[in-house]
Amino acid sequence: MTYRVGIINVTGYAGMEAARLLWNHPAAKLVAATGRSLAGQRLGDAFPSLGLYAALPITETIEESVDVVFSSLPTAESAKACAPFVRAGVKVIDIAADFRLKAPGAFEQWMGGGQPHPAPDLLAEAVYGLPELNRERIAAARLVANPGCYPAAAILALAPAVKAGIIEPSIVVDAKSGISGAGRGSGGGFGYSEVNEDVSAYKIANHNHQPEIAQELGALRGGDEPRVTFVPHLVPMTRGIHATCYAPLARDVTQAQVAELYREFYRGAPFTSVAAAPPHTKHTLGTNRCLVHPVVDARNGMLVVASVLDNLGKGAAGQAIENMNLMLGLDQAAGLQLPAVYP
Ligand SMILES: NC(=O)C1=CN([C@@H]2O[C@H](COP(=O)(O)OP(=O)(O)OC[C@H]3O[C@@H](n4cnc5c(N)ncnc54)[C@H](OP(=O)(O)O)[C@@H]3O)[C@@H](O)[C@H]2O)C=CC1
Ligand SMILES: CC(=O)N[C@@H](CCC(=O)OP(=O)(O)O)C(=O)O
Repeated sequence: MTYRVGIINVTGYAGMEAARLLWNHPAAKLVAATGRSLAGQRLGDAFPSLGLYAALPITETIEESVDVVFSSLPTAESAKACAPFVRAGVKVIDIAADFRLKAPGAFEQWMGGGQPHPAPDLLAEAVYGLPELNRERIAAARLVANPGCYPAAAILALAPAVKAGIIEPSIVVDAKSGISGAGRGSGGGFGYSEVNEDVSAYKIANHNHQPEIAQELGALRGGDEPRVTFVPHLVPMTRGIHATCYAPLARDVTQAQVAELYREFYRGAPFTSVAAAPPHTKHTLGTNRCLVHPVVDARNGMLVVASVLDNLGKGAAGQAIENMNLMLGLDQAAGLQLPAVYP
């Protein structure tokens, strides 16, 4: 059987990447793709990188019958588009941030610009789409909230340590992103001459991914959220997230014990693995992989974990397809086993 897939907003980077990855999927086929500005054009004409989709039209809305929908609309627009599909029995994966934060008022504060959530009942049932933590719940879900790119890297870096209680609940996440994390639609300040050979922090300790990281790490501690200081940076590369995460050790553990704890936690996870050396973003470029590298800083009683992923892969579209596979009862890794683009 081949499942029929629709992408809402194929004109953004995340939607385009979902289309790219779906091309070789053994059990799912892209049959509909929407895009406000390019409706009426063929996907393969509009984006030469997707030229293999020579016949697929970009439409304003999804009219085809579909089994699964990905939404990669801007945050706060996405929930409105997702809701009718969920209610019609279509499996929905929201790549935007609309269904991630569960605390009362969190959507309004961080995403909705003060506006109430357009589908609060669906917000309550949406499952956070990180299979390393929620595999069974994702498989049973009608609606999955795909993680943000920074949270995917940070949560995967820290989950084994938080779950095992080896660190204090006082965490610093220092993360860097490639420019594609800001999307195609990002306005001024992202031109080549401005971002090339430049590094800057932004939204210091005030980014909507901070509550997302705290929420999901808190779920591993019975709902008791750790303190998370999150500082994102923009670096001059196209794709990739590098997160360096720091927390005080709560007890004496050796490097060998922590390495074994992490290997055990990710045993059987098809896309997250423990790297023996500090990983590079390029090791994950174009893939759905995340590499984590925990180090015990015994001199200072700290755990330091470096993690890398592709913001459009495990940080967005690859993760969305992995979630789709689980929701449809397919092999979790179907269509996603790719070596990285290197160098
Ligand atoms: N980029 C990344 O690394 C990641 C992105 N995400 C999330 O995925 C979603 C898409 O991000 P990304 O692909 O980067 O975004 P892009 O900026 O690349 O694309 C967004 C597109 O959305 C369309 N658009 C803008 N406003 C509206 C609107 N009001 N209604 C309908 N369409 C609109 C525009 O297309 P048009 O001109 O055709 O209207 C625009 O090109 C966002 O919610 C983002 O937060 C999640 C994880 C990682
Ligand atoms: C470099 C850059 O600008 N990155 C984006 C993260 C993109 C992402 O993951 O977006 P959502 O969580 O909103 O879906 C940012 O900091 O907002």
